[in-house]
Amino acid sequence: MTKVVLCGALGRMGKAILRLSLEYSDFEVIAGVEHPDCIRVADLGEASGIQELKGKPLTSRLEEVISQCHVVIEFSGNPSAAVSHTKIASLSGKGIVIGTTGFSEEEVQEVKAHSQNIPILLSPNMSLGVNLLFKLVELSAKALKDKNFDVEISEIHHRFKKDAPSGTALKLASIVASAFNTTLKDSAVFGREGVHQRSTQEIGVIALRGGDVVGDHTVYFLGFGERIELTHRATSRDTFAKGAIEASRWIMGKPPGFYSMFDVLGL
Ligand SMILES: NC(=O)C1=CN([C@@H]2O[C@H](COP(=O)(O)OP(=O)(O)OC[C@H]3O[C@@H](n4cnc5c(N)ncnc54)[C@H](OP(=O)(O)O)[C@@H]3O)[C@@H](O)[C@H]2O)C=CC1
Ligand SMILES: O=C(O)C1=N[C@H](C(=O)O)C[C@H](O)C1
Repeated sequence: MTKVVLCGALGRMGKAILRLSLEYSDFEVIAGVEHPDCIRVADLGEASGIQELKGKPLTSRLEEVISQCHVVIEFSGNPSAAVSHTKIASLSGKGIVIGTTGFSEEEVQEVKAHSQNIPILLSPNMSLGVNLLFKLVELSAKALKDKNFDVEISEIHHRFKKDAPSGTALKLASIVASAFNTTLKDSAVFGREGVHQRSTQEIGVIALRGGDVVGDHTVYFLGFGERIELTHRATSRDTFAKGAIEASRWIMGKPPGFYSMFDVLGL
């Protein structure tokens, strides 16, 4: 049995994980952590509207509930809260699975430092399809390096998403950058306007927002006389929720280290 505390429990991803957790006999959310402004009642079942979760605590303080769990799942969508939840997990010796995106490079390094003490899995996208896309993009970028192909990345998400571009788009761009022996800092161009002629080493990244789009990502390899478009479209948040549940079952009992969904999925 894997017992988890879920941070961001009443958010879109939190609720998807709560609902899906009921289908597992060896996985249990034992408590929820939420932003203090979201807590009207301290009962996870009542607050989420899921009867089966009645009697389980909902708190704004991870410290109050962490001792009873094996693993923390982090979907608060708030990078500084995610860093502080990682510190608390590290002090308690619990593994943590982080799905939150929007971290600065310094925040990623801060999270990573705790992987000396505990197992940490950080992934901007927990779907099988996107993780396969990461591999396909790496293969394509390596094959097309120095072959006069331009790379552009587009993503579309629902109107409520706070960070842009998505963590997944940034990861796709960094995969292309490292295949091209460059860095995101030196090559990424986020949106364009005015007079701007593309340079050959640019990796363009553009974010669209609207409606209820769960998450679409396309990587374009644009050549002369041909182009390749690699697209993933998520049509349900359950895809990510299932990945997060599988990741937390996988990480339980693993030695300290910094892991990704490639480790979980065997990719
Ligand atoms: N890795 C993956 O596969 C995926 C990652 N994501 C990422 O997950 C994150 C969450 O997405 P989503 O569920 O749509 O976002 P939501 O805004 O719907 O959910 C986040 C929840 O966490 C709460 N929260 C904010 N601060 C804290 C805190 N300090 N402690 C506990 N809870 C807090 C929010 O409260 P309040 O509203 O009051 O701020 C909200 O209820 C985003 O960063 C998103 O990009 C999303 C899908 C898949
Ligand atoms: O905020 C979302 O919804 C999503 N965020 C993740 C990201 O930023 O990459 C993953 C997914 O596309 C949904």
